Amino acid sequence: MANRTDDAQAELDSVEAELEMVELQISELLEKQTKLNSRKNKLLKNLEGACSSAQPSGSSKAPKQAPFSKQDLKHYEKSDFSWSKEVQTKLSSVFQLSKFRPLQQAAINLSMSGKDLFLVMPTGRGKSLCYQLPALCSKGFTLVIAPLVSLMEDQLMSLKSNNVSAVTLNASSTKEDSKQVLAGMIDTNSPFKLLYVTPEKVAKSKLLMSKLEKAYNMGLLARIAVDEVHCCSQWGHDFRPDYKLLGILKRQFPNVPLVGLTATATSNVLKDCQKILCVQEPITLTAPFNRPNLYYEVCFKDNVDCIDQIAALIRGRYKNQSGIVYVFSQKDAEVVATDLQKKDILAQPYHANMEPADKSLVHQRWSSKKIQVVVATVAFGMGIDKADVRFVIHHTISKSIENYYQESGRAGRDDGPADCIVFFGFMDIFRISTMVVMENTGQQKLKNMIAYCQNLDRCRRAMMAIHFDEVWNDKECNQMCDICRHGNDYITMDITQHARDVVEVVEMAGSMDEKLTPLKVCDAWMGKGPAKRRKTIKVTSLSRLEVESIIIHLLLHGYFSEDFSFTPYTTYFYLKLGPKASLLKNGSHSITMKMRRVVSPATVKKVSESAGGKSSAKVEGKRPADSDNKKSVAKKVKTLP
Ligand SMILES: Nc1ncnc2c1ncn2[C@H]1C[C@H](O)[C@@H](COP(=O)(O)OP(=O)(O)OP(=O)(O)O)O1
Repeated sequence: MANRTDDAQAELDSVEAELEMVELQISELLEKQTKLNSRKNKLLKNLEGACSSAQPSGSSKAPKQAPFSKQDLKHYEKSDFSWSKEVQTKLSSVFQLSKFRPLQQAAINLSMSGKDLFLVMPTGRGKSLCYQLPALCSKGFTLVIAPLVSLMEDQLMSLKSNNVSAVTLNASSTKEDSKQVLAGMIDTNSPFKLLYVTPEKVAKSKLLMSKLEKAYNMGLLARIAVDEVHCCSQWGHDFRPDYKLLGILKRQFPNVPLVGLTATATSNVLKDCQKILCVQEPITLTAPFNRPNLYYEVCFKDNVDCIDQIAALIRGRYKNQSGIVYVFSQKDAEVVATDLQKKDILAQPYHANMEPADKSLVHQRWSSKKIQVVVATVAFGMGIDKADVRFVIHHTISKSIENYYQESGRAGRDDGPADCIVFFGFMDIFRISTMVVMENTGQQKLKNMIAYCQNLDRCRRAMMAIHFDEVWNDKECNQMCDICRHGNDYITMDITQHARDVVEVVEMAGSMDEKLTPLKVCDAWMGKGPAKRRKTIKVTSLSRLEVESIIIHLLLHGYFSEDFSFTPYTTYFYLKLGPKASLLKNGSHSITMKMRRVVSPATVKKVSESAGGKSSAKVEGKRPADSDNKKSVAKKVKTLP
């Protein structure tokens, strides 16, 4: 007995020593990654510099601007500019705000100094103030380009509540309104300080352009703000063709400072926007993408119980708190809202196909807390500025990490704790995949989102950081994602033989001239489906969730790939062998993947209780305080993988 204990102790010591080594290697690798990323960013910046100086439109006579340094930033963060006093006074008297958030003051000072500027700041951090405040402290008016009329109306409403005079010109403006606005543009008394227009208006209205030209010559066009500037670029996540034509503004009015605002744009997207908008050497201010008050979590979606799980969360963890449930389609919005209503939750749908009046009614009811939840498609997004959104639940994954970041970013705009939860379901992957089939980079972006959800060992913020070209230290997460909070709940599994077996299923179907959807592959591998197929297949004993997870892993890593088939009514997704499938013929090739550990009922209880101890969204109180909620967390932990 003593001998066995000694052996176990020795083995434990050796495992611990090995673990220590591994941890050391990981920290060395992370350090190396940080250094390489920073070198990469420097090289990219140098390249960007080289590209822009090579552009024919770049003025060869203009002296090359030195890169914007930390020192420069410090200078622009000061409050000793000639306009600083007025800016500070209006911050409190008009906007009723006591202090600036990070980068706001620098952005305002740069803009007031006449510099062109790109401002990349997470959703809800206060980009609008960075052009609205300068507008109030300058002669004339600021032209604001915004992508949606509803977005403009929300902005106008909020400016009106602060007694700021702002107007809009869009397709639904009456003749009389348009006449007044056009006259106001060239009135030296400037009856309004902000003029909101759509990009279409700039592209199509000669009358508007001629008035802008007059205003420019009179020194009344103070500034141009391009909201959601990433819409200029096809590489951005929300390209809008009319944004492509906005280069006319800088070409016609070169001396007017331009500020482009976005929450999500990589350096390549910004480079593209710079070219499209004909801005010579903009200064880019990028606020860290991190929203420290948001807790990120992924739950595995069980189609049968998903609504129960969501309802349990809303009635328990988020009792009496406002939130959004994002869904895939207009039909889902209606169905999920009805299902939640049946569970006594005050929920209403919102999607693009509703009458404008109905949409604004839902928005208003939600803003005034008459309903608790909006069940929405992505149509409910831009311009939603409710401060106290405590949860954003994705009933279906987003089509990209950029989209997810933007949608989940509607939570916690008041800086209070809020939760962002995605329900990750196998079948949803293929619904979205067929939806983005026409987009150039659609499949790759979706795969990044799937990898974010499938991930079991990396901080969720680290996965996002890669997309925003940011160097990230996992410790900064502060246990504000499920991985950092409950980590190490997985085992590493050798799936080589499983991969060979499931690849054989698809291969065999192919040899019979049959195409299989992912669902059919699961069924066939688990021994369901036609008898002729069952006879030839090596049926797996893995659980449904393990089967799905392995198929996703093989798709993400190129052992399977997508095979789309189009009919006049729909697009089908089939699985075919991917470029790496042939590697499995090689006896020495192996594949491992991480699987969530199956835990005993006792552990389930422990975990569900400890999850309750660390609430994110609920400022005071425990997370799954009610029994409904305990069940949901326990369920999630039990689920594989
Ligand atoms: N300095 C500040 N202090 C406190 N609140 C602020 C400050 N600046 C802005 N806010 C508030 C005003 C709004 O309610 C909220 C979001 O501002 P807003 O300008 O709409 O965000 P945004 O434009 O960055 O988000 P989005 O990307 O969603 O459009 O933050």
